[in-house]
Amino acid sequence: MSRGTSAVVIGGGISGLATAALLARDGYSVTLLEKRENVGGRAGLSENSGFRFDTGPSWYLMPEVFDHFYRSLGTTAAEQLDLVRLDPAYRVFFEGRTDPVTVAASKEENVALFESIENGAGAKLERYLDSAAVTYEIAKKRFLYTTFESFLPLLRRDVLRRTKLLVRLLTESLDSFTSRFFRDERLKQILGYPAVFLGSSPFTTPSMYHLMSHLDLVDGVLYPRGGFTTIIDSIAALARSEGVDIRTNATVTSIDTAPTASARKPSVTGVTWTNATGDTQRLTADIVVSTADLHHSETQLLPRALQTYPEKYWRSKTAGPSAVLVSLGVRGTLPQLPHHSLFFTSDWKHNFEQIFTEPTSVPFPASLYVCKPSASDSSVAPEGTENLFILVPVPADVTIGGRADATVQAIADRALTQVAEWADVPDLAERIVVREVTGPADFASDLNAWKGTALGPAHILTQSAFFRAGNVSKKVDGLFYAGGSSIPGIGLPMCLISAELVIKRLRGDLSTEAMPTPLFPTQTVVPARDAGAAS
Ligand SMILES: Cc1cc2nc3c(=O)[nH]c(=O)nc-3n(C[C@H](O)[C@H](O)[C@H](O)COP(=O)(O)OP(=O)(O)OC[C@H]3O[C@@H](n4cnc5c(N)ncnc54)[C@H](O)[C@@H]3O)c2cc1C
Repeated sequence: MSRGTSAVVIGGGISGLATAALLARDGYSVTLLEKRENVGGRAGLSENSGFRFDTGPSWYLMPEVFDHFYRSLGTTAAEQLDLVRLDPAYRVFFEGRTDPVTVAASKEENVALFESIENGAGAKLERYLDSAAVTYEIAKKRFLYTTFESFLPLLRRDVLRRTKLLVRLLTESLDSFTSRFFRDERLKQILGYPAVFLGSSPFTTPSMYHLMSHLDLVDGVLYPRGGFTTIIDSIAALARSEGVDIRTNATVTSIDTAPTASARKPSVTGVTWTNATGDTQRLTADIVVSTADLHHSETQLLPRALQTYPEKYWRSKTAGPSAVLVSLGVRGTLPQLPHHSLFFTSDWKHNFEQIFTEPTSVPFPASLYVCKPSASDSSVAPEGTENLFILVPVPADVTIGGRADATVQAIADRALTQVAEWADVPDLAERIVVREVTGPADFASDLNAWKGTALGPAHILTQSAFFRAGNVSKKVDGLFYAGGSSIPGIGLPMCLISAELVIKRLRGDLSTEAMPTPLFPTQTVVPARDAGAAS
């Protein structure tokens, strides 16, 4: 279906940049508007005293999804990024124990590791990972690259043959599933933790997501040298080379529409936005794709009558966790910590309940995550220092505060003490030379994040696959969505897929598989029209 040729993309995170690049390649004339000074969104960068802090993603998973995206634009991940494989993949510190578990980069070593912890667990891990591999392949082939505009293409032999299994994987929790394989709590925690990548808890996320263990325990964990903003920079450069006009300090204040004589829905006409000096501008376009958090796009940028997902919809939805992020420059070396470390508490279940179940509270001690990219990349910290990033998951609740609030600084202090004690770095606090902290209220004010969530709507069953918000407005013709809050969901690879799903939706492509690469244009370019200052 052809919808004209000019497009405005709202938001310059990975989804906005990727969508803009693909639309431009498809022949649209694209303008991207990003409210912040720099693009990247949640995949942000902070530079301070010679340290380069990635303020968001740090796990490069599903490498073939990145590569497919780059191939759509006529290049490859290998051409665009300097990827290194992390070995070990990560280390796990357990509360009350002095023997952390180090997860290796290969399946064979991880099978041996599990066997060394629990008799018989090696063979069980092999079975678990076989199941994870099959489920991952089905997900990629049938559930991730579809807009769910039609369910017919899903009725394929490989899906139908596994209907019973898929129903069980959707209705049983990840924690219950792993408990059927393993007794040792540490092993169950290692296999349950990937739920957090999906903004969820192993106790509520469907066991379908055990496929995630294929990613970290079999495929291994990669890191783009130079940091995660090299991904953002490469996609922004590709978007520009496809002709995208990227404008920063450009805050969209409304998605504009006009009634159409023939259609029952109004059509999008463009957006109203303000620039750095606060001047109001209008930009007309045939289509608008918003990649800002869906809650913001719908409830703040559209009038109530044109909202597909009004406040009422959000009242019954579960937000993924927010986070207190602590970026640290640390004098000297930290051999106790590899590139990735996880810290798991003994009251694992209660920790998740505190984050997700009302009345929520901030867990302490917390199951938290520490990244030390300077383990693999000398460009992120001055010589003789380490770059450390602590992520403490907390409830999606802006009243916890932001960087300027004592509560958030106290959460950061407690996390530091916990890491120092558990990893046996007693002088950690005294060695800190740079410290930056972010809290839930910052996610809300910096990014317009719903409830200050760091990730988006949690991947519980009722917010996954076809239950997740779709990528097209039901009330406004020509308005589309991409990004972590719509299909397929949270995480950089998912966001890249969401960009492709916009192209599929525009083309009426109902297929469930990734599109052939490179992407061939279907449109003829007509420039977007700047309507100048609004009256
Ligand atoms: C701390 C943290 C750790 C993470 N770890 C990982 C990881 O290890 N691996 C992984 O794959 N993923 C990870 N993620 C998730 C991943 O970063 C996100 O899923 C992804 O970056 C979301 O991209 P997006 O483009 O959908 O949204 P965003 O990055 O939020 O981009 C939306 C953009 O829209 C802009 N915007 C909002 N409102 C407006 C407006 N009115 N006008 C103009 N612009 C607007 C915002 O400023 C923002 O730049 C992590 C996220 C966080 C926060």
